[in-house]
Amino acid sequence: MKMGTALIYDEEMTKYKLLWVDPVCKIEVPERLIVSYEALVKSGLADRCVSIPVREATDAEILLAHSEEYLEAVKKTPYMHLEELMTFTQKYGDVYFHPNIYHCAKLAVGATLQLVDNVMTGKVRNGMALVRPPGHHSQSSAANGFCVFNNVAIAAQYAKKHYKAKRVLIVDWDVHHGQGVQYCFEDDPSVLYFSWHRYEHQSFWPNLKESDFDSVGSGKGAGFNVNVPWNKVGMGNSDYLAVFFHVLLPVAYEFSPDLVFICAGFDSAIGDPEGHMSATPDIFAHLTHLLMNLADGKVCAVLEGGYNLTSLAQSVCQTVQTLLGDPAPRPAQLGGACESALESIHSARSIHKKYWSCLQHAAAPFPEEPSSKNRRPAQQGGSQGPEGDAGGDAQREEEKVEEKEEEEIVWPEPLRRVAPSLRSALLLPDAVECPDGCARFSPAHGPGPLERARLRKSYLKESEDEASVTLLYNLTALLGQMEKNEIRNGLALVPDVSMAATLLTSASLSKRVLLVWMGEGPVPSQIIEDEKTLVVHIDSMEPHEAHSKYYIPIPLKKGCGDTAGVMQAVLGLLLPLGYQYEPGLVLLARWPGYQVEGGLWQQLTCLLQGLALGHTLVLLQENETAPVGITASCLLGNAALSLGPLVAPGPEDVGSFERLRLRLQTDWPLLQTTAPEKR
Ligand SMILES: CC(O)(O)NCCCCN
Ligand SMILES: [Zn+2]
Repeated sequence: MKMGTALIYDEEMTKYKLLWVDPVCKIEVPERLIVSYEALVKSGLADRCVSIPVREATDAEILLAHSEEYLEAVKKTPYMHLEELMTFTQKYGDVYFHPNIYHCAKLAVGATLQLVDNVMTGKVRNGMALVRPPGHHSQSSAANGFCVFNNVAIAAQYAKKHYKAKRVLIVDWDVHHGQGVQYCFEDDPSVLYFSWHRYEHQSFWPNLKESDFDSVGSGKGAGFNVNVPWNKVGMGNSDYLAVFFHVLLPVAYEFSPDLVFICAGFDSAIGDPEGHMSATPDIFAHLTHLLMNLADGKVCAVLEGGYNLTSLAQSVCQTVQTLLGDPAPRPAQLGGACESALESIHSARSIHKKYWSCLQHAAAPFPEEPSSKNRRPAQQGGSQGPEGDAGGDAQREEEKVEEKEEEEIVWPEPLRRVAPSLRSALLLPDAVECPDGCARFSPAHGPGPLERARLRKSYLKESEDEASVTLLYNLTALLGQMEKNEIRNGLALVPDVSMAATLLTSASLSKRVLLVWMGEGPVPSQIIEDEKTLVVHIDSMEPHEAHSKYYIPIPLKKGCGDTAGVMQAVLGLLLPLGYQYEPGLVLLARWPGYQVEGGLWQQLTCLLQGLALGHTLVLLQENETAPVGITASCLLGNAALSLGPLVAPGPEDVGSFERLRLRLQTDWPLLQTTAPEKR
């Protein structure tokens, strides 16, 4: 499978700036690109990327999303003197022109198209274009919001035209609504546009009614426009992940794009003067990771906004480092989404339930409340932490946010993400061939007599032969090297999956182990009783009361035969549980003989690597060598194969998922999809 990450940047795009006084536009400065690129160079990330040169977009390419009259008008700007530039600028909103901005705008489009060419022809797997001017606000005949040409909209049209892309997903995590993209694909079912954005009941720029959650696209495009408005500032990591797990990812997997664009604006990060959000730069590593198993990994990230030079540079590095395949960082202490975010999630899910079968069970829209619809005065309500909203606090919070404006908002620098020298080690019977790229694991030295005796006493019946003792010892040695971060992940073929899982959960030094158990079982009771292990058991068992907070059976009528059902469970239950639990080790155990379709198994193996710094250990029954190759491919960092468009999950499964969610969400608030009083 293709590897490699493209980086497209040219300092020419730094050579324009605001030439007059304009408080709105003064934040869009050349230094945005300079600090981002310098951070990539300083961190060594730039050198690990495939450097692709920019080019100018042609007129024909620009006309894929803009009118001729607009292009002709912009063509005149290089010859304008200051007054003419200012007059020309007045025709548009919150944007400025400069004699060199047309040239830079063509380079920004050209850079994006270069990225598409390299990804679609397989020269690289994914990549990032560091460009300015940004694009997502510009419209067919209008510049807007610092944007001149709509880089991503043009690129999506280009991919459809030149690469026959059938379904293109655009994820816009910039803190502003990319209305230009929404307008461009309003009635186009082949382009799914997802955007979250600061909205505050239409009191935040660009103050559009059509930025609200009920703009779903029109005609054939109905359902292919997903807006998640933030009606409060201060949204954080839990809010962002909750939107991915409960709105974007289920829809994206059902849509099954063959290309993914990210309108990668980083004004949604902490410290940004526009966003006033609280999410930390490392969250973009997780957001990127969660998109990398769509479209066989073909992800094109294109810079949009981001005006705090510190959080911008850190966020760009987090994104590129993830595209390169480095281990994801430990997610910050996650709670549930705040009440306002839950209202937005609930609104988006309920308005889209009739378009997307993955949302068919979403709670019905709550009755139209006069307050939620009319435009309240701009209330920069402070953030509501996961502890929920308290009227008075919001007011005080807001003062805090305001006064914080004077002092610089600070946050911890993201921790270094160290990729172990050895990525994937496999414990295989000698007869089983070790796939390319992986190392056959053999510990530095074997077990001594005492170790043998202990293992035999604890885990084996006396009769067991020496080979079993050696295998158990090797398993603990592999685990040890993973937990010392000398090895990232591993796969073991074992004679007894239950025994291996029992050994590993007790031998692990991690405070928390996530055990994902696929298939009948039973899961050894010793593991279930052990507080430090969270067991998520996916199988066709009959729905029954969860034994405890740490043993969660997810019943699937047809077991893993129902791909849509399993993905529903993975995205909406398993991943939120895993992220909130924040394990130091992830075990993925497959019951002997349990049938899991290859693509599904790959999705699971890849997605789980976003947890525990990528320390994933897969356990298979030793005579089951068929999945070894596809599992190793994912452990090595290759993208999971695309599942294709998903159909509706079985209704009985959907029912049991919802009952499970309702029962668990008190203990696991990241499972919540609706605001408390609206349940
Ligand atoms: C690219 C962008 O979304 O960051 N532009 C924001 C423009 C804000 C104007 N008030
Ligand atoms: Zn923005």
